[in-house]
Amino acid sequence: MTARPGGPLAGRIAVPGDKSMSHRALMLGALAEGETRIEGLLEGEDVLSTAGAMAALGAEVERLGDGRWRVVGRGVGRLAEPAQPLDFGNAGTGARLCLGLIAQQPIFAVLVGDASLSRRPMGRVTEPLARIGAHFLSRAGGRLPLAIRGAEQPQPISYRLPVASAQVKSALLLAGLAAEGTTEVIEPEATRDHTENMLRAFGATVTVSDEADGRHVRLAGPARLTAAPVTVPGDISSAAFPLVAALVVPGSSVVIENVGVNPLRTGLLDCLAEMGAGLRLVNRRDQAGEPVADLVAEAGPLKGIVVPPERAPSMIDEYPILAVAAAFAEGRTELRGLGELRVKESDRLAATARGLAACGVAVEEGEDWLVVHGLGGSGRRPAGGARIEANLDHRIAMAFLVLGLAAAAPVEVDDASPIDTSFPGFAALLRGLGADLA
Ligand SMILES: O=C(O)C1=C[C@@H](OP(=O)(O)O)[C@@H](O)[C@H](O)C1
Ligand SMILES: C=C(OP(=O)(O)O)C(=O)O
Repeated sequence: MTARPGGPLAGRIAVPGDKSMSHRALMLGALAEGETRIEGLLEGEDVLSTAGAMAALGAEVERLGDGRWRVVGRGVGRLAEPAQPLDFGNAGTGARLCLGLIAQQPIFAVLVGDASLSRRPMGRVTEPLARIGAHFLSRAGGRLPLAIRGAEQPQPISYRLPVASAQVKSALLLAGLAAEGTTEVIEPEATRDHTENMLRAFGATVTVSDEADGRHVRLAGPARLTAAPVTVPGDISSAAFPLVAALVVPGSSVVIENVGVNPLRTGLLDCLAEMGAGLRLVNRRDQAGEPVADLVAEAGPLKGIVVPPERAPSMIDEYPILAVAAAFAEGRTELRGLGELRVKESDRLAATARGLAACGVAVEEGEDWLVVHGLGGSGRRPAGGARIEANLDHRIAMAFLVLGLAAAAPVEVDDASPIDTSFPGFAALLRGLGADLA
């Protein structure tokens, strides 16, 4: 797919449902007693893999159409043994959270994924889940394909996260639903709390306390979950792409409606505000326990900033597109605390640095940091004119297509198909705003 520089972007759009919440809605639906109705589910490949896995584990999962789904659950600790390997495709969240689900009962399952997911570390969840009582066999380094046998009698554990990861936290809380006693996860830095919020909505007792050594999340087990309706807002991690496009394509003015703005997800908005972006949140409201707003974006000059490492968990998937915004800003932007980017769908730190350099932007890359020397203010813009390898990484593909919309010359992405994992309809939506993407 190629993005060509062109005229201003204008219009009102809505982006697909939040991926994190969509995975969790299907999983909690599968564990709950009764029928869960979901509205606004992301129908991207990652989430469809989770829907398939929940059906293979014995839940009744039905698509009613247009983001509306129903799930009839089996109850905590009552999932069925799947007859075939569970294929999670490109989805780290799906695979890791599902290991927590399977750990609840003594069933056997094999997890497989695509080439990207098969490179990603699973030891971060299998190691604590083994303490809960599950057993694992995997490729070297804890990689997929991986076999799990769930626990005979899950044990409650207290676990301090060695890396800031909502996926690890969530896998442990899900496993802990079937344990007798309190499962505790201590996070040195708060990560997205959709699992905690949704577990409460399904009737579990989850408490959170900020203590000197971090955020303690405690779940009372064993828990029974009762089906509850879920309304999924638009995904801020998807909205990030048309948002930055609107800020960097001169003359643009775009509204993105109904975006989830949970404060543990909005680090990108803080950065863009500090850069001086023409960005406003309007029509703020609460929807099923999660804050939602419309984002109003207008193109204008941006300036370089220093992004502190403690902001990373609240914008972990947004660094590639923030780095693109930084390329159009005046002066240097320093991004710190990026170690986790190396173990995403691709090594996003290396891919971002390589792609920006190929597009004529000066960058410096360290083990866990990146400095982008922006071209704004000099009357220049990134040259573009490059072909970017997506390496099965949707966010790298989308970030460089956005760069191409405002560069001096077109940017081509070798394989745009991974975009369907999180943002089906990305190109059509941007074309609707006037972007030249083909
Ligand atoms: O819990 C989640 O839904 C997610 C957590 C993050 O991963 P980590 O937990 O590995 O940081 C994020 O990168 C991913 O896209 C979704
Ligand atoms: C890292 C991501 O997802 P996952 O870990 O679920 O593959 C992402 O969507 O950017």
